[in-house]
Amino acid sequence: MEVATVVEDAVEYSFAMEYHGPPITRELPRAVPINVDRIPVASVVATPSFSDRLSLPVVQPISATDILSKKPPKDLELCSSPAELLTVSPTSVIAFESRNNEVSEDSYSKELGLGTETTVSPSSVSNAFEVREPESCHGNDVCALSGELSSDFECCNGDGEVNGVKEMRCSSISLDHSCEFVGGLESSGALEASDSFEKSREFSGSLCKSRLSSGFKESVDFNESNRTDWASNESVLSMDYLSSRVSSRKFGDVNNESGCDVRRAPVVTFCDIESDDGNTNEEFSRSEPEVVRAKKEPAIKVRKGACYRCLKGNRFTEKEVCMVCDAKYCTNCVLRAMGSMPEGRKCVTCIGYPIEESKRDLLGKCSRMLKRLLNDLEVRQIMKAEKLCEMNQLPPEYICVNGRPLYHEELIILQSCINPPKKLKPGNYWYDKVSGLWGKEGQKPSQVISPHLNVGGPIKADASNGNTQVFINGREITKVELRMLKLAGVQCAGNPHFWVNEDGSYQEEGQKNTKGYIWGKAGTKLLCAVLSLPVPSKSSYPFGEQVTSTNSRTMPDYLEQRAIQKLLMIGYDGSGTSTIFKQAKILYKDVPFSEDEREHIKSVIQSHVYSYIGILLEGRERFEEEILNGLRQNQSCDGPTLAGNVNANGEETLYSICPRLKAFSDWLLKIMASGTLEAIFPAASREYAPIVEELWGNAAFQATYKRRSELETLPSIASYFLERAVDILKPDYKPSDVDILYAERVTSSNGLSCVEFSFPELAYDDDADSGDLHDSLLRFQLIRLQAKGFGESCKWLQMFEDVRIIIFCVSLSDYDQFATDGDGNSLNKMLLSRKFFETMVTHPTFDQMDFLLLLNKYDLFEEKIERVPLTQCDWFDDFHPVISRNRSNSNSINHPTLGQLGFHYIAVKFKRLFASLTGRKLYVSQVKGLEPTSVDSALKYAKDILNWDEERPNFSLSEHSIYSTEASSYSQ
Ligand SMILES: Nc1nc2c(ncn2[C@@H]2O[C@H](COP(=O)(O)OP(=O)(O)OP(=O)(O)O)[C@@H](O)[C@H]2O)c(=O)[nH]1
Ligand SMILES: [Ca+2]
Repeated sequence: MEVATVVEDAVEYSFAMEYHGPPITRELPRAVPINVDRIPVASVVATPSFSDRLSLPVVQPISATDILSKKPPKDLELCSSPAELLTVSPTSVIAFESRNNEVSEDSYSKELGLGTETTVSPSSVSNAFEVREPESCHGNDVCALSGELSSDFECCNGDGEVNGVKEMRCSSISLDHSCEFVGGLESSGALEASDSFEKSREFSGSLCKSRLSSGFKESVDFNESNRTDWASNESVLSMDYLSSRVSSRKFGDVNNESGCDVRRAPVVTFCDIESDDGNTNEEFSRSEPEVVRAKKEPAIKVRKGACYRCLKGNRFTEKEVCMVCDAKYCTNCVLRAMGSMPEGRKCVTCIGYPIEESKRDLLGKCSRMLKRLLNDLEVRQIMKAEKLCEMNQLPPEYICVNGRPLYHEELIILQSCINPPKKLKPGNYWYDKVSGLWGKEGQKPSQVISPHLNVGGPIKADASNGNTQVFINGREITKVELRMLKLAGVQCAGNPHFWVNEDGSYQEEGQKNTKGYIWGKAGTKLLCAVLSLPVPSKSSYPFGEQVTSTNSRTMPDYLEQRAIQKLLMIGYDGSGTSTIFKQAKILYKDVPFSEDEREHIKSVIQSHVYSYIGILLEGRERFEEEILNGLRQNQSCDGPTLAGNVNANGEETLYSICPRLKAFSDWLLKIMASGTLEAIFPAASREYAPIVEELWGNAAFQATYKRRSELETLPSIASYFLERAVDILKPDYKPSDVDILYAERVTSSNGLSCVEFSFPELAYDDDADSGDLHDSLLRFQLIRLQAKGFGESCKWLQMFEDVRIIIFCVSLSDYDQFATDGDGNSLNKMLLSRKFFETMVTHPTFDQMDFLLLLNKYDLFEEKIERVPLTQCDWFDDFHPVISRNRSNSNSINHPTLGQLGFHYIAVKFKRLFASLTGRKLYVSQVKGLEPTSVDSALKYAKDILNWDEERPNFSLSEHSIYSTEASSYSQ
């Protein structure tokens, strides 16, 4: 039957759209039949004379005659008392059941039988339901209910029967509140949805389109937020356009599976917004409906290119776009049309609506127009709000994992894990929880995400639509994966079933032994890159740390539940990033370094000590040479007799050593020159420990050590270890935290390291306000990336687009230091740092991101600036401090030290540079990397910047200005 015939005498009806969202896995509300005769009926009110602009929903009251004329079904029971009419049982639900797909009008009317304990007032029903003609109704049983304001039972046909009601849009059904009607309906009737969700699932906006189909019950938690739909007539209307197309094919499928539970089956596929891969699903074509989620239309239609408000302009006029309805506004109108933008760039009427998915990538990316119109703080506040406000978050049910739409908690787990799926978009995905492999349904894996996340359903064998008869963790793999396995040397004969762990170790199913590591071979990663297959991310922890939902549940606020906050720390080589990183581990981790790490670090430290000794021995040779040269000259002046043979009279210089030590020295220097030091030590440590002891006690060595400041290649930290060289080189040496902190090159081999932490609660602080508690719940991930990592390409940086703040380290003491750049030129290290800073600050990935500049090694700087003028560095040539005469006066505010002045001067230099590049404000702090408290406060400052950024949206725009002065410890 055509739907059009269903609603024959409808006066002012409209049709709901079919539901095309992901399958609903919960009970759907049962519609409780209505005792028509007992329905209190409001009198018809004259159409209120609201102007068109006033967006208030108008309800057509049900008149008794209307109802009666629609011949209520005979099996509707009657209610006996008016009181009952206002009572709504908590179990009252709306049920639509059909025993088979051939739903007759009769069967529906029967099933709409009255529940005994439930009564529903007509007005609530009329508000809640309106059957609209689905734009694309296929099949006679497809009709839709939408919770629109409408007149009475237009879903009833002439016989008063509801026809083939299969689709219901819950979004705008406000059930647990009596609806406030404009038409003067006195009704307070409400239809309550039972809260039978295991997890209360709140639907909002268009998200809660639930699909009702055969044998399929759902109950929906209707909450307050749904009522926003009522607030605006415009919105309600526009919601209607959130339509979708469903191919008849799918309906055929569903209908043919009569009586089968389709809860867990993927009902929809999502249009691939990115539609990146051209090879999409060629072989893979499940008979699934294609869904196109239509968008909220702009309130008005305008000439192409014109501004939606003033109607002026052409397509060349610069315009800002509404993230929801795509309305475009010119410079003059945008602020009026969008107001204070509490949810980012949306027309005022679109606030509270989900964004158009295709615009998700634009979230938080500010346009030039806004940058011109608003000040920096306002822009950042709006962009933050746009990115973080709840309404703009990805709706969990748009993400289907292994055939099941996600719950809110699951999406959070997914997004906040160590290796979340990149650029997650609505769609159907498969996820292999054991290995962490992740891909689009029907396609090869695209990523390795954190394993063991409790999201989605169990993986299906055909998840990636493989046809190789080779299985990994229960999934039949794709051809390209099989090719990779074969090239990686994995035996694939005999259609094996592999069990692959997150570390890439694999076993054949049923066997105990690990057969090898898939990613272990040198060429495999390259191979994967060539085949565009994912490899485990370097940042992944060996044991994929899982963010459990229990964890996130302790944090009430949505924003806190979100992701862990990522702090990316970068800096030019030698700036101290690894020191600060280690300091953070020591500060915030109960076990900063594992036994294995310590064992590894021990050998690194030991080989360092040998290299320091080597540098000293080299120095000793130099000093000895110098003295001998001096002697030679003296002697040549005295007379020719002794020339050429300095030791002829057996004279020894202060720097001479005995032949045995000399032999060791020669050998060590040779090893160092060949660059194999690390390979030989510390294995040789035991053997050479005694000779080192002897060396340390040697007068010539000690004399050299006294002159160590003359040895450029000896790092200043060397003395810390050399003083204890004898102990350190013993086999049973165990590096302490401080040893590790001071040791160079112990953090990571690949240039990337990360640590997850939160700031510990202050136990002693009794009256700690909730702010402190709040802070201790925030989780951070400090990621340190070595400057070398940028060498080859900045492509890496795209991995970090979700970091919240960039911590850029500069060593203050670099101003008189030189290093060779890529072209072999010797350049001032401060200038090299500046160049790197400029590159990072202007990198597109970090656009709009906060930068915190840590001016490190303040201790060295304070000392150095007294000896070496800051003007040694060209960039600082206008540093002319006015120094207080009374330098001994320790009142640092009135009489700043040269160090303080220098620091402040450099901070301002960087701030100006930053402002000239970005137009924004740079945060700066000084730090002493070797001092725990100093690093602690620097990192807390980073946290404060983030907190402060998050809180800003709570203040109106005008209030921001007061913060701007507090924003930085050192404003210009
Ligand atoms: N005196 C002093 N030395 C520091 C400070 N911070 C770091 N250092 C030393 O500076 C040297 C370089 O620091 P690293 O932490 O290795 O810095 P990095 O070069 O950015 O990091 P990697 O190259 O990855 O090791 C090390 O010897 C540190 O001990 C500081 O605040 N004061
Ligand atoms: Ca270093």
